This record gives sequence, structure tokens and C-alpha cells, in this order.
Amino acid sequence: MESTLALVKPHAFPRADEILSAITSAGFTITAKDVLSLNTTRAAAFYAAHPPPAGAGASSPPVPVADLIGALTAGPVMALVVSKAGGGVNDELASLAGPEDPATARTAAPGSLRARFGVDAAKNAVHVVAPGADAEAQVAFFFPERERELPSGAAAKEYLMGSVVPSLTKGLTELCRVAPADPLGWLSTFLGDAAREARGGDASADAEAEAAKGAEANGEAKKDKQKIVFVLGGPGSGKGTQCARLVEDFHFDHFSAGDLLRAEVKSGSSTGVEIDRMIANGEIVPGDITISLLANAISSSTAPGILIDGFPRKLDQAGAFEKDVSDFAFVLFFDCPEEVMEERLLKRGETSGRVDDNAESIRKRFDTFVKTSMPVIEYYEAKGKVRRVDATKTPDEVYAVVKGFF
Ligand SMILES: Nc1ncnc2c1ncn2[C@@H]1O[C@H](COP(=O)(O)OP(=O)(O)OP(=O)(O)O)[C@@H](O)[C@H]1O
Ligand SMILES: Nc1ccn([C@@H]2O[C@H](COP(=O)(O)O)[C@@H](O)[C@H]2O)c(=O)n1
Repeated sequence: MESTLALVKPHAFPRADEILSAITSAGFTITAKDVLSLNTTRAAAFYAAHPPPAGAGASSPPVPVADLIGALTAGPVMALVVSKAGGGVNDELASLAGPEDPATARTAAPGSLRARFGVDAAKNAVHVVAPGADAEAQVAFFFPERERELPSGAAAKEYLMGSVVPSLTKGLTELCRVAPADPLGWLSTFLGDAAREARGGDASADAEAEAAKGAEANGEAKKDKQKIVFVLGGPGSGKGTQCARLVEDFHFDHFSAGDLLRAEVKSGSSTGVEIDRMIANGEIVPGDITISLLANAISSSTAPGILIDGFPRKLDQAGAFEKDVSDFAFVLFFDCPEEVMEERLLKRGETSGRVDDNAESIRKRFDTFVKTSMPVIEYYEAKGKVRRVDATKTPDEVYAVVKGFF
């Protein structure tokens, strides 16, 4: 089915029913409809992107664009996506609309829409897409969210079947099994990983070039030889406490994303004020800021392992870190119910001086954790990369399990 755009102009709007009926009687289907009013800026933007045709088929002399804009902004407009099986929908609809100037239409095509409902060359009842113009772009101007049909040609099918469908099917199957809260974010990370894996097998030169590019951009090298572990868990689940023990026993480096962000606030940098506000609200700071702080911190590490605490808090951060900074070994996840974490954080708040260790911020942090950070854990769990620990026990009991993973 091919589609194009039609606009019932304001002066003809009261007769929109008759116009729709003429369109459908001619064998077209209306597949989307919207009533809107356009201001001058938007109408001007439309005509700037899609200039009215000059020359063949256009009225003579051409209608000034200012008049077209005036006609389109005079009242409600009905925007239609008009579809028909087979090709040529544009030309067929243009023919049903008739010549641009209703005066000409009344003699040359008396049954046409412009002959029947038009007033003059600007108030000519309907805008239709001129033959040869970009119908899809004009449809997208008024219906940006509209789902498009996949191209159906053999070459398109072969291309999709070979390059996309196998990974997409695998991703969609896994997506249904995991049912994460943020399905599109989850799927985008899954497909990013699949693309990297597909490149990895026989394209080591590409991978190296990509790594070098990321390293160059970040000013540091990918950490290929060090074991990198993401340490995740709700606020107050005990990530920092357990990391301190691992540092002592295994001489790892420990970088807490939260600590790096708090240091940025303290440094008085221009972004510090906004970061402080986001932390107090339990919001996630944009990934590029956190990743660049982390990349900078780990670039000088020579420890046998690196613990990255409180990161990635969002699926896109995970993908970006893996792409630009480093692979990682696994996620160490501290599983802890909110009541336990709340009690610990309120206690810590008595002395921590943190802007977010108070009841209101804690509630917001929990909310962000459930909605935004749990999908990261679900994502990596589905890939078998999560080591889960019951974090409700005493620090010693928790550590006994934790150290078994190293
Ligand atoms: N297993 C535990 N049992 C009881 N209290 C604990 C335990 N682990 C940590 N704590 C205490 O709970 C508080 C939070 O711990 P910690 O700072 O390690 O958590 P976190 O996950 O790093 O928190 P955040 O994400 O807010 O930085 C601290 O006061 C800590 O002493
Ligand atoms: N990847 C991250 C990590 C932290 N934040 C912000 O910092 C706050 C405190 O983090 P903790 O790990 O120390 O609890 C957190 O609530 C976020 O506001 C972040 O944005 N991104």
C-alpha cells in the first residue's frame, strides 16, 4: 500500500465530510486523520521544506507563498494520510484534486475537488503532494509518529533476512522472556552487543581501530588486561562497604561513580551545581559526564582488578562504557530489600553529610533504582553475567560470599 498526504484547507473544512467521501469513493483509503491548527511559523516551515511546484501543473502566475500560508492558517486543517494498493497514489490523488486554480479546474476537470470546493488559487480546498515530490516526508511532517511500512522488494527482504532478522528475533525472544521495565532500552543494548559480537569474530582490525578511536577520544587506553567488575545494588545495599574489603584483600582499585560525581560538585566546576541538584533528587546524571570521570580515573590504574561501584545505573551507560572504555568481567549485585536499605541510609545520614541521605531523597533514589537501574541487572542477568549476593546479612557474612567470586 502506497501513501501520500492531503490537507483539507480551513475554508473547505466545513465540507470535509464531502471531500473525504469523494476521496474514498475514488478507491483511496484514509489510513490516518488529524485535525489541527497551524500557526504562521509552522505553515512557513512546511512550505519551506516542501515548496509549492513552479512550472508544469502549477497555477500561472505562481501563487505567492504568503497567500498559501494565509490560507492554511485561517482555521482548522484536516490532515489525511491517503493510501492505495499498487503504485501511483500521488499522481492519482493529484488528478482527483484537479488543477491548482479552481477557476481552471471548473472548466478542465469539473468533477475535481478543487472545482467543487475551491475558491481561488490559495484557497483551493486541498493541498496534495505534487507529482515527483517527497510524499513520505510530507506525511512525516504531519504524522511524525506514524509507523511506516517496511519496503517489500526482494532486495530489501534479502538484506533484512541476512543482516538483521536473526539478531532481532533472538533479541525479541529474550526480551519477552526477561520482560524488563524499559524494553526499548534493553533491546537497544542487546542489539549493540550483538553487533559488537558479530564484528568481533573476523574483524579484529576493526575492533582495534574502534578501541583506539575510543581511547583517543577519552585520552586513555582500553583496560584489556585488568579484570573490571561492575558493583551494583540499591542505595545503601552495602556496595562501598564490600568494595573496601576487596581492595584490602585483593589490592584492587575501587572507583565509585557517586564519589566521583560528589568530588566534581566539590571542585566547583560549572556542571557541579546541576550534578548536586540531580544527586539530591536521586536522578541519574547524564552518562557522558559519569563515563568521562570514570574513564579518567581508571586510565592511570595499574591494579590487577578494578571495581566500578554504582555504575552503570542505566542501560545506555552500560553500552557506552563497553563501547568506548572497556569490557567487563561480571556484575556483582547486592540484593537488598528497601526497608533494610532505608534503615541503613537513615542511620548513615546522621553523620555522612550527604545531600541525599534523607527520607525524601532516599524515596526518590529507590524509585530511580527500580525504574532505571534494575533493567541493567535484568539485562546482564539474562546474559549470565550477574553474581547475586544476599546483602541483608552481616558485613562478614556478605563478604564470605563476595570473595568467592574473585
Ligand atoms: N551488611 C550490612 N549490614 C548492616 N549495615 C551495613 C551492611 N553493609 C553496609 N552497612 C551500612 O549501611 C550503610 C550503607 O552502606 P554502603 O555505604 O556500603 O552502601 P552503598 O551501597 O555503597 O550505598 P550508596 O549507594 O548510597 O553509596 C553504611 O552506613 C554501612 O556501614
Ligand atoms: N552512575 C551513577 C552513579 C551515581 N549517580 C548519582 O549519584 C548519586 C549517588 O550515588 P551512590 O552510588 O553514591 O549512591 C545517585 O543517586 C545519582 O544521583 C549517577 O547519576 N550515576
